[in-house]
Amino acid sequence: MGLFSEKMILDLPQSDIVYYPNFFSSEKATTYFNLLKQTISWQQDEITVFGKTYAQPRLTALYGNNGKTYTYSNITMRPNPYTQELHQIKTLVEKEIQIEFSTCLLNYYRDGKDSNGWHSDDEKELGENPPIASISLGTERFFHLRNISDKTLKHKIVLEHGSLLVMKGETQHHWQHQIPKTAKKIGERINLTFRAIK
Ligand SMILES: O=C(O)CCC(=O)C(=O)O
Ligand SMILES: [Fe+2]
Repeated sequence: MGLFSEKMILDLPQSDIVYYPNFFSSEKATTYFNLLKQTISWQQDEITVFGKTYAQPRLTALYGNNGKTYTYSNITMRPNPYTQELHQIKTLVEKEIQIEFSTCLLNYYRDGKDSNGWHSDDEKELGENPPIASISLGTERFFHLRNISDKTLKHKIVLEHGSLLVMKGETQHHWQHQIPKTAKKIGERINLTFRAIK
Protein backbone atom coordinates (compact mmCIF):
# COMPACT_ATOMS: atom_id res chain seq x y z
CA MET A 1 0.00 0.00 0.00
CA GLY A 2 0.99 3.66 -0.16
CA LEU A 3 4.59 4.22 -1.24
CA PHE A 4 5.02 0.54 -2.08
CA SER A 5 1.98 0.23 -4.28
CA GLU A 6 2.99 -0.23 -7.92
CA LYS A 7 0.79 1.79 -10.25
CA MET A 8 0.23 1.90 -13.99
CA ILE A 9 -1.35 4.82 -15.80
CA LEU A 10 -3.36 3.73 -18.85
CA ASP A 11 -2.23 5.74 -21.83
CA LEU A 12 -5.65 6.45 -23.37
CA PRO A 13 -6.92 9.82 -24.60
CA GLN A 14 -9.79 11.58 -22.80
CA SER A 15 -9.32 9.43 -19.72
CA ASP A 16 -7.73 9.26 -16.29
CA ILE A 17 -7.37 5.57 -15.45
CA VAL A 18 -4.82 4.09 -13.04
CA TYR A 19 -4.29 0.39 -12.30
CA TYR A 20 -2.67 -0.89 -9.09
CA PRO A 21 -2.00 -4.61 -9.71
CA ASN A 22 -1.03 -5.50 -6.13
CA PHE A 23 -3.17 -3.22 -4.04
CA PHE A 24 -3.77 -6.24 -1.76
CA SER A 25 -1.41 -9.18 -1.36
CA SER A 26 -2.78 -12.43 -2.74
CA GLU A 27 -3.33 -13.77 0.81
CA LYS A 28 -5.22 -10.66 1.94
CA ALA A 29 -7.31 -10.67 -1.23
CA THR A 30 -8.24 -14.32 -0.68
CA THR A 31 -9.28 -13.59 2.91
CA TYR A 32 -11.49 -10.72 1.75
CA PHE A 33 -12.95 -12.80 -1.09
CA ASN A 34 -14.04 -15.55 1.32
CA LEU A 35 -15.45 -13.11 3.89
CA LEU A 36 -17.38 -11.07 1.34
CA LYS A 37 -18.75 -14.13 -0.42
CA GLN A 38 -20.30 -15.25 2.90
CA THR A 39 -21.35 -11.95 4.50
CA ILE A 40 -22.70 -9.80 1.67
CA SER A 41 -26.47 -9.88 0.92
CA TRP A 42 -26.14 -10.89 -2.72
CA GLN A 43 -29.22 -10.45 -4.87
CA GLN A 44 -30.08 -11.17 -8.50
CA ASP A 45 -32.18 -8.41 -10.02
CA GLU A 46 -34.20 -8.42 -13.19
CA ILE A 47 -33.49 -5.84 -15.85
CA THR A 48 -35.76 -4.71 -18.63
CA VAL A 49 -34.13 -3.93 -21.97
CA PHE A 50 -36.36 -2.85 -24.89
CA GLY A 51 -39.44 -4.19 -23.08
CA LYS A 52 -37.99 -7.64 -22.36
CA THR A 53 -37.15 -8.78 -18.84
CA TYR A 54 -34.01 -10.76 -18.04
CA ALA A 55 -32.26 -11.93 -14.89
CA GLN A 56 -29.12 -9.85 -14.54
CA PRO A 57 -26.09 -12.01 -15.49
CA ARG A 58 -24.38 -11.64 -12.09
CA LEU A 59 -25.31 -11.03 -8.45
CA THR A 60 -25.08 -7.55 -6.96
CA ALA A 61 -25.35 -5.71 -3.63
CA LEU A 62 -25.28 -2.09 -2.48
CA TYR A 63 -23.70 -0.75 0.72
CA GLY A 64 -23.49 2.87 1.81
CA ASN A 65 -22.91 5.28 4.68
CA ASN A 66 -25.88 7.47 3.74
CA GLY A 67 -29.40 6.49 2.73
CA LYS A 68 -28.93 7.54 -0.91
CA THR A 69 -30.23 5.03 -3.43
CA TYR A 70 -28.49 4.14 -6.69
CA THR A 71 -30.45 3.70 -9.90
CA TYR A 72 -29.06 2.13 -13.08
CA SER A 73 -30.68 0.06 -15.87
CA ASN A 74 -34.08 0.84 -14.28
CA ILE A 75 -33.08 -0.84 -11.00
CA THR A 76 -33.16 1.25 -7.83
CA MET A 77 -30.96 -0.21 -5.10
CA ARG A 78 -31.18 0.73 -1.43
CA PRO A 79 -27.91 0.68 0.52
CA ASN A 80 -27.23 -1.71 3.40
CA PRO A 81 -25.04 -0.31 6.20
CA TYR A 82 -21.34 -1.13 5.72
CA THR A 83 -20.02 -4.42 7.05
CA GLN A 84 -16.74 -4.27 8.96
CA GLU A 85 -14.59 -5.68 6.12
CA LEU A 86 -16.18 -3.51 3.48
CA HIS A 87 -15.65 -0.41 5.59
CA GLN A 88 -12.03 -1.43 6.16
CA ILE A 89 -11.45 -1.80 2.40
CA LYS A 90 -13.14 1.57 1.73
CA THR A 91 -10.80 3.28 4.21
CA LEU A 92 -7.68 1.72 2.64
CA VAL A 93 -8.75 2.78 -0.86
CA GLU A 94 -9.58 6.32 0.31
CA LYS A 95 -6.17 6.66 1.99
CA GLU A 96 -4.32 5.47 -1.11
CA ILE A 97 -6.05 7.70 -3.64
CA GLN A 98 -7.14 10.60 -1.41
CA ILE A 99 -10.77 10.48 -2.55
CA GLU A 100 -13.76 9.81 -0.28
CA PHE A 101 -16.62 7.49 -1.20
CA SER A 102 -20.09 6.98 0.24
CA THR A 103 -21.27 3.88 -1.53
CA CYS A 104 -20.08 0.48 -2.73
CA LEU A 105 -21.78 -1.44 -5.53
CA LEU A 106 -20.61 -5.06 -5.47
CA ASN A 107 -20.71 -7.56 -8.31
CA TYR A 108 -20.38 -11.33 -7.97
CA TYR A 109 -19.56 -13.14 -11.22
CA ARG A 110 -20.27 -16.82 -10.55
CA ASP A 111 -18.50 -18.14 -13.66
CA GLY A 112 -17.62 -17.18 -17.25
CA LYS A 113 -21.28 -16.86 -18.21
CA ASP A 114 -21.71 -13.97 -15.81
CA SER A 115 -20.84 -10.60 -17.29
CA ASN A 116 -21.41 -6.84 -17.27
CA GLY A 117 -22.38 -5.24 -20.60
CA TRP A 118 -21.05 -2.05 -22.19
CA HIS A 119 -21.83 1.04 -20.10
CA SER A 120 -20.39 4.20 -18.56
CA ASP A 121 -20.77 4.89 -14.87
CA ASP A 122 -22.54 8.15 -15.63
CA GLU A 123 -25.65 8.05 -13.44
CA LYS A 124 -26.70 11.53 -12.40
CA GLU A 125 -26.36 10.82 -8.66
CA LEU A 126 -22.59 10.38 -9.22
CA GLY A 127 -22.14 14.00 -10.31
CA GLU A 128 -20.23 15.54 -13.21
CA ASN A 129 -16.83 13.77 -13.30
CA PRO A 130 -17.28 10.79 -11.02
CA PRO A 131 -14.33 8.96 -9.47
CA ILE A 132 -14.85 5.17 -9.37
CA ALA A 133 -12.51 2.84 -7.47
CA SER A 134 -12.81 -0.82 -8.36
CA ILE A 135 -11.32 -3.73 -6.38
CA SER A 136 -11.04 -7.19 -7.96
CA LEU A 137 -10.98 -10.40 -5.92
CA GLY A 138 -10.89 -13.99 -7.19
CA THR A 139 -10.64 -15.17 -10.77
CA GLU A 140 -9.14 -12.59 -13.10
CA ARG A 141 -11.35 -11.26 -15.89
CA PHE A 142 -10.82 -9.09 -18.92
CA PHE A 143 -11.92 -5.45 -18.62
CA HIS A 144 -12.66 -3.93 -22.03
CA LEU A 145 -12.71 -0.20 -22.73
CA ARG A 146 -14.01 1.51 -25.86
CA ASN A 147 -14.12 5.18 -26.74
CA ILE A 148 -17.68 6.46 -27.24
CA SER A 149 -17.12 8.76 -30.23
CA ASP A 150 -14.47 6.56 -31.89
CA LYS A 151 -15.45 2.95 -31.28
CA THR A 152 -12.30 1.73 -33.07
CA LEU A 153 -10.34 3.11 -30.12
CA LYS A 154 -10.28 0.14 -27.71
CA HIS A 155 -8.19 -1.27 -24.93
CA LYS A 156 -8.30 -4.30 -22.65
CA ILE A 157 -6.62 -5.15 -19.40
CA VAL A 158 -6.80 -8.12 -17.05
CA LEU A 159 -8.15 -7.29 -13.60
CA GLU A 160 -6.06 -9.39 -11.27
CA HIS A 161 -6.78 -10.81 -7.80
CA GLY A 162 -6.16 -8.02 -5.26
CA SER A 163 -5.96 -5.23 -7.84
CA LEU A 164 -7.41 -1.71 -7.75
CA LEU A 165 -8.54 0.19 -10.85
CA VAL A 166 -9.36 3.89 -10.52
CA MET A 167 -11.26 5.82 -13.20
CA LYS A 168 -11.81 9.54 -12.73
CA GLY A 169 -11.99 12.96 -14.39
CA GLU A 170 -13.67 12.92 -17.80
CA THR A 171 -13.29 9.13 -18.29
CA GLN A 172 -17.02 8.31 -18.03
CA HIS A 173 -17.92 10.98 -20.63
CA HIS A 174 -15.71 9.44 -23.30
CA TRP A 175 -15.35 5.74 -22.52
CA GLN A 176 -17.54 2.69 -21.94
CA HIS A 177 -16.39 -0.48 -20.21
CA GLN A 178 -17.53 -4.09 -19.95
CA ILE A 179 -16.67 -7.44 -18.41
CA PRO A 180 -17.34 -9.82 -21.31
CA LYS A 181 -18.53 -13.39 -20.97
CA THR A 182 -16.00 -16.10 -21.64
CA ALA A 183 -16.51 -19.69 -22.85
CA LYS A 184 -13.56 -20.80 -20.71
CA LYS A 185 -14.30 -22.78 -17.59
CA ILE A 186 -13.33 -20.29 -14.92
CA GLY A 187 -13.99 -19.61 -11.25
CA GLU A 188 -15.78 -16.91 -9.33
CA ARG A 189 -14.91 -13.24 -9.02
CA ILE A 190 -16.04 -10.50 -6.65
CA ASN A 191 -15.76 -6.85 -7.69
CA LEU A 192 -16.27 -3.82 -5.44
CA THR A 193 -16.89 -0.43 -7.03
CA PHE A 194 -16.71 2.52 -4.66
CA ARG A 195 -18.65 5.60 -5.71
CA ALA A 196 -19.52 8.97 -4.19
CA ILE A 197 -23.28 9.55 -4.23
CA LYS A 198 -24.20 13.14 -3.56
O1 LIG B 1 -16.68 -6.01 -12.50
C1 LIG B 1 -16.05 -5.01 -12.85
O2 LIG B 1 -14.82 -4.96 -12.81
C2 LIG B 1 -16.78 -3.82 -13.41
C3 LIG B 1 -18.04 -3.47 -12.68
C4 LIG B 1 -18.71 -2.28 -13.26
O3 LIG B 1 -18.34 -1.78 -14.31
C5 LIG B 1 -19.82 -1.64 -12.55
O4 LIG B 1 -20.32 -2.20 -11.56
O5 LIG B 1 -20.22 -0.53 -12.95
FE1 LIG C 1 -19.07 0.23 -14.48
